Amino acid sequence: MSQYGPSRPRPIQDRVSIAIVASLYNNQFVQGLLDAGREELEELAPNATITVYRVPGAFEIPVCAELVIKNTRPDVVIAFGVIIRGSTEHADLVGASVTDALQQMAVRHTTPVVHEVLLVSSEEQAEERCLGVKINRGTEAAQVAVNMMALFRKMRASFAGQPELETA
Ligand SMILES: Nc1c(NC[C@H](O)[C@H](O)[C@H](O)CO)[nH]c(=O)[nH]c1=O
Ligand SMILES: CC(=O)[C@@H](O)COP(=O)(O)O
Repeated sequence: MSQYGPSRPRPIQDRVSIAIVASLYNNQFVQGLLDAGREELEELAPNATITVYRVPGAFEIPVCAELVIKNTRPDVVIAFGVIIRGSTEHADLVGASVTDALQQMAVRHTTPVVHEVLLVSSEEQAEERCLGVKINRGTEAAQVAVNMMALFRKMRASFAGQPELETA
């Protein structure tokens, strides 16, 4: 299992807005991502407003995230879902389309969208990634979200001609 992500970011104190879109399918695992993600966000972005939206399955995540971005302009969106391969190709098709839709959305809106919609082959793989303490993709998602908010804040300040923030 991949476990060499970037290091934990420093906490940010900004009053940022974070939207989490999480599916209900395989909720015993998605809930693990949500709980771990929230716990990490409370430490790394203590002044954040976090709003959670629940959708039926992973396939419904992008359309919900799009509506959220258009209407609330969050600083970051985190997508949580767990797709477990079955007997047909349905899971792979859902996984590929969600991945593509989330990336296109992020680029189109220049809003970071953290992709933690996991496509796995077994409940065991899901458990390792969603319910673990040492390694948890929900924790990693929160760290990526904070990293991206800090980076975008610096970049926006720099583009707006506030060089003193460039090295903040
Ligand atoms: N098999 C999984 C699904 N399937 C449901 C779809 O996401 C979708 O809700 C349905 O096709 C109706 O549009 N969803 C998951 O999140 N995880 C799965 O393993
Ligand atoms: C109904 C689904 O989305 C999914 O569980 C498909 O499973 P399978 O490929 O075994 O039909």
